[in-house]
Amino acid sequence: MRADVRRWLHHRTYSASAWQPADVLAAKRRAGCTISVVLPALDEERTVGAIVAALRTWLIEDHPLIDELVVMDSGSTDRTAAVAARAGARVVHVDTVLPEHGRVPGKGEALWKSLAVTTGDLVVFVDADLVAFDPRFVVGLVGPLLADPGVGYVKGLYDRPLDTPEGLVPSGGGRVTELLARPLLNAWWPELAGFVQPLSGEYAGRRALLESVPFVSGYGVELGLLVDILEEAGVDAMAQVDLGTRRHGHQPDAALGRMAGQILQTALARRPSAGPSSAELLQFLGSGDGIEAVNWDVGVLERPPMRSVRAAEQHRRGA
Ligand SMILES: O=c1ccn([C@@H]2O[C@H](COP(=O)(O)OP(=O)(O)O[C@H]3O[C@H](CO)[C@@H](O)[C@H](O)[C@H]3O)[C@@H](O)[C@H]2O)c(=O)[nH]1
Ligand SMILES: O=C(O)[C@H](O)COP(=O)(O)O
Repeated sequence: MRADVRRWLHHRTYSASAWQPADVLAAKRRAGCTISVVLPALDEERTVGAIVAALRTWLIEDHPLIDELVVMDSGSTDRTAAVAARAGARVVHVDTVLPEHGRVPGKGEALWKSLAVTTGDLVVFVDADLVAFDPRFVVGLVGPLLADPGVGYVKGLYDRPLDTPEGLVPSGGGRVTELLARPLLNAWWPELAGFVQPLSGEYAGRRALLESVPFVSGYGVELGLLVDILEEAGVDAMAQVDLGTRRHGHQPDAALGRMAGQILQTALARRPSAGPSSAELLQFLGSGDGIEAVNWDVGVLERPPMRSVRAAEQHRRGA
């Protein structure tokens, strides 16, 4: 292992069990900061309600750590918005935010737009498809940010069981992570090799830092943030926290292939010396009649740092 990665692992890997909500709440009050929690959600009616309810009960009512709890509805056609609102979240539909910037599909777009509709000094992102969700995830994610002003960005790490037709297997989840993201990061950004779960959807950052980097519209957003925050703030401003175990809804292999395509596009865009690349992905999918070849566009759009959007808006208003 590289000496710098070993040092980083030792210095910047935390455990959520080190923080109790009361201690984190006291640290938050001392720091005088506010916390926004954002759940991006596309058709998550089965899981989003329990996550919102757990956060609301434990971290708004019992320990008032969270100042705003927002579900970014990414265009759901199921009852996600109604379920989330009933459980106590503010629900914002992506199409209502920065409409002059157009409608772009994808998870990263929901996260980018969430910066425009929230105000917390710390922003925590949590996927809305988590099963048996533990609200201590949020306590663990903000812990390092409140404890150390040198930390600007914290990713969750965890064991990843895999739900199979035969039952739950204790490990084996995170297939895109193991087959694409980790080899890519090790090859091109080895300083980031210490991140156990580089694609985790549970992470937190200081608003000022999150607003200073671009957001990739789709599933490349996590890899993009890692690489861009490394560039912007350095690896010592980045940390990870052990959250225990995380279960989520698994996507089929073909969908993971398209996710991998978006992540690859994101990585290639950050390595211009790699030369131009095609954003088309041809998949061979089983159908009733045999195998069907389907072509997908896995190109992604880079959304500019939110602070430049704010500056342009202020300029326009002033002009
Ligand atoms: O267009 C979309 C697609 C997804 N989501 C939401 O984003 C979250 C994560 O999406 P999911 O499809 O469950 O991703 P995973 O298969 O879990 O992928 C992993 O890897 C991705 C790529 O890095 C990350 O974005 C995920 O957070 C991480 O859990 C969920 O709440 C989705 O509802 C949206 O809001 N809009
Ligand atoms: O994070 C990943 O690598 C992908 O979301 C796939 O996860 P899964 O193998 O647990 O479905």
